[in-house]
Amino acid sequence: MFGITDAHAEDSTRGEENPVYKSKMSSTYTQEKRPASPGLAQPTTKHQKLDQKFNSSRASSYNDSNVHFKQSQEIINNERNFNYSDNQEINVENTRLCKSYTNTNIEGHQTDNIGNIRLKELRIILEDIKHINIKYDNKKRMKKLPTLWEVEKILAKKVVRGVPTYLIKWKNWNSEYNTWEPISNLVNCADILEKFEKNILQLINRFKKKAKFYPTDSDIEKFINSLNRRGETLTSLEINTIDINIRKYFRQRGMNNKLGQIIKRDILRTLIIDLRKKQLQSLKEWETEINIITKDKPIIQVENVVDLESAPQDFYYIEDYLPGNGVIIPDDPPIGCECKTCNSKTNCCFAHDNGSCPYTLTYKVRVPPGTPIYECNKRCNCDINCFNRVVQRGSEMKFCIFRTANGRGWGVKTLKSIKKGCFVTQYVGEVITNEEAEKRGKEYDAAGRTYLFDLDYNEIEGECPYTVDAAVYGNISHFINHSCDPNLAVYGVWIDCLDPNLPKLALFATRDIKQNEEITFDYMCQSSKNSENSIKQNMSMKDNFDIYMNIKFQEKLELRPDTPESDLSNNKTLCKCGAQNCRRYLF
Ligand SMILES: C[S@@+](CC[C@H](N)C(=O)[O-])C[C@H]1O[C@@H](n2cnc3c(N)ncnc32)[C@H](O)[C@@H]1O
Repeated sequence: MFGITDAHAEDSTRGEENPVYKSKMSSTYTQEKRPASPGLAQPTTKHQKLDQKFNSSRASSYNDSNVHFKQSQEIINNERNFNYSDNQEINVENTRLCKSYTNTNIEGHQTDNIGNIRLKELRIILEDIKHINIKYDNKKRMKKLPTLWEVEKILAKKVVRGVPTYLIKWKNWNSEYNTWEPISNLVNCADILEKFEKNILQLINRFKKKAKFYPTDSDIEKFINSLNRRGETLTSLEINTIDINIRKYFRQRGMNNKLGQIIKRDILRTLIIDLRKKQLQSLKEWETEINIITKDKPIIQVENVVDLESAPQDFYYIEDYLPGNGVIIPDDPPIGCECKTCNSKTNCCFAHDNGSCPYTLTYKVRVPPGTPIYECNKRCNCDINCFNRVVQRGSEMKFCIFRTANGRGWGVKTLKSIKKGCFVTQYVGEVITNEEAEKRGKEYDAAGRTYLFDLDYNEIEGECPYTVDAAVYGNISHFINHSCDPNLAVYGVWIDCLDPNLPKLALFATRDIKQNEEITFDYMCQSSKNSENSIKQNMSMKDNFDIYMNIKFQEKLELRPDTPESDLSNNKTLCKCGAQNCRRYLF
């Protein structure tokens, strides 16, 4: 049973009864915990030898005793040399002590007869020298030594900055040397820990029974909601020594209501701390999984300091469209450009049917939202660094999926500032047919949430052949919330698939976005056929066709408990974007 502790935290001025004065270090023995531990003088084997010598020569001659003395002095010198060679003061003190003891017998009479010195006296000499040495301890040197102590008993538990911390009684050390140790310092004492935890659990159960206190999910939720009022957060939750309080409660025969309330709150804290541990683990695993898929393009962090919501269970991260049943997404463009070096003056992909150049040389979008964008494709001669290959180069961003504090579920913030015009991400999901979208739409309506995004660029008589459904399969855009004053805009972008009904949906920054700012787009963004931004495009592989942007994010209505009656009857979802120009409803 070991406890590894950090020697830095120790009091280096102690001289104590010495637990290592055993005949030998047993395997369950710890290395010394404290720098000032007497054991640091490492006397065990030397004392053994000394004891043997003395035991065998109790009644022996002067000469024999003298040999022992020499030996003991050698030990003293060795210790001195090992630890304190530079410390003149200690050396002088050691020598003085040795001299005084060699000239005095136990009755206090002066004597030159060293053979009269008994084992006990020699021990006293060594003890004194050792204690003096401890006093002048070379702290730096000691701190470097890893130290181990044996746990005798766990006395109490509290949680400090999320870390379970235990009050330890160390074997062979007085209670005044008890210390609080984080769980990481306690190794090889699983059985003691387990016993202690079981004991706490029993105490808690006894209390619950006595106080008829059985917390429900809603109690937990209420407690979390009240944390701010108490000056606490989910990340700073700590519990006091709950077991000590419960024992006190029972000693007072449960008459102390105030103490009862404290214990109830601590029980809730304990529950939440436990759930939080599992939640953080689940979020970390999810974060790792996502970043393996994106290969850090973009880098994505996950953070929830608001509630106990874990990683979504039925969501799968994908990077590009996933064709649903009956959907084929062609990726063999019939035409590409033949520019030597593409630029705004060449007859590049974007220039078909007099289309304007969509990007700057620094890969920023320069055309207004609603303008269709044709990037260079796999038929073109240019390489991936071509200025007309932006969406296909992927996102260089660093995002954080975070839990919003005002009931909008998850949201996305950027961990790096973003310049106006930069490509941020694609809206991807399963591409499904119109019929399938109708069917799913009804199911989603019933569930109160949908992630359907109609690809109605080429809508004819209100019919759009395809819809992107990001509910189950999606990327970071699945988590981007709506704002009436958004900082992103959606563009239709064609790359290797030139089907007018199957553009990629690309989100670009409409203004500079600060680090840690939430990224949002307008779920009701529209740019109609008649908009001045619409452009008639003519790709040679197809007849002329009108392209107009009418992206409709089919967010269905979600009924919230805090929605006023009138809004519920209107079947509308209140918008919580907080923008000055908020339209009040999502839809
Ligand atoms: C596409 S999802 C966005 C991610 C979502 N917050 C989540 O947790 O998965 C759309 C849902 O987010 C919530 N939402 C997004 N923007 C909102 C806003 N401005 N006000 C209120 N709720 C919003 C609504 O519940 C909506 O149904």
